[in-house]
Amino acid sequence: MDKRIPVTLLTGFLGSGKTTLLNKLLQHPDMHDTAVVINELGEAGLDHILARTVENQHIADNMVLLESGCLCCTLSNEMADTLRDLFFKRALQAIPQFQRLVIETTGLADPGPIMANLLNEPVIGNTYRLDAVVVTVDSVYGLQHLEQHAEARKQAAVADVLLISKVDLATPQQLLALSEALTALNPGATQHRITHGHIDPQALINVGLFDPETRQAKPQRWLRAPAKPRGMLPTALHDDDIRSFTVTLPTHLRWETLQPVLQRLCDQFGEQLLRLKGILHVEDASAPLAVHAVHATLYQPTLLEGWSEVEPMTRIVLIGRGLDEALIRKQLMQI
Ligand SMILES: Nc1nc2c(ncn2[C@@H]2O[C@H](COP(=O)(O)OP(=O)(O)OP(=O)(O)O)[C@@H](O)[C@H]2O)c(=O)[nH]1
Repeated sequence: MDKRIPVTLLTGFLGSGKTTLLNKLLQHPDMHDTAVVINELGEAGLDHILARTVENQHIADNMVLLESGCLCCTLSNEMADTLRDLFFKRALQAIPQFQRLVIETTGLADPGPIMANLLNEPVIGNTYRLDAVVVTVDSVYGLQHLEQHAEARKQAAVADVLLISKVDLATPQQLLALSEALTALNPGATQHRITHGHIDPQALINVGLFDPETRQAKPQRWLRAPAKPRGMLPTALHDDDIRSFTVTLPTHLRWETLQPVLQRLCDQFGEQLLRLKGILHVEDASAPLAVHAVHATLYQPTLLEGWSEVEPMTRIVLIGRGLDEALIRKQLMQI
């Protein structure tokens, strides 16, 4: 069973409604045992606003503001320190117990390095686990942001949950066009439409690999691979842009053979590889494996004990910019 603290990474382009959402979420009873890390570039500390509007001492005490830099670049050490610090204070009962953590990034953040930091840092990787990447997209300006800003595309591409925000301001045509563009960019993500940050927290939390209720792995949901693998049909907003595809492999493979090939792919396409997820049925493991990579880092696989599939299928989902799909398929199929 995974006892690590689940982390929700909340990101989304500038002004797309992250703070509005967080504010509403934290007022919900299901979120009262949450710690929050907010990264802001501006001068006006949001913690004041949040501490004022969230009438909950627990959250006010468990809120950390990281200013003057961005988590994905200059503040990565600070984030690691903050997360360690929160964990140790929690263990020493110096702060109220929290059962989950939400990290709100700046609007221009690249989620890749933040995810890598969460998954790879000593101590952090052992104490926290990434539950889901939740991304807000402005229903009026979202399409324009996606077209003009690589950051917006990267954020949407790695999302597990996409929240189309400010629905009250958009026309049905705008909503449809944005929704279609997001589906093309990230077909696996769940989409919701929200107004003034209203959404049931259950749609956003515990959507990762493990279901805390049943304590069972839910790799299907986590992998978000289309039920029918997309085969040779990559999806993209622009031809040279971010795309995702699924590669299905034979089931009689061994992890010791697959691992170096995946690592080579990560090394080769590290810059372009935003996210890799896979479910592997390998002969040299006692249960299926969940694998995860961000850029050049391939993480330790998770053994999905007690989980099986009626028709075992090894599949790997890749999301990235300018990935050579044919070459990747060829390299994987040669195993
Ligand atoms: N009409 C309307 N306005 C909204 C909605 N959600 C957010 N807003 C407004 O949009 C503006 C930006 O929202 P924020 O929540 O601050 O966005 P953000 O993503 O945190 O912004 P940055 O931190 O600058 O990246 C604010 O003025 C909000 O009040 C909505 O559903 N409807």
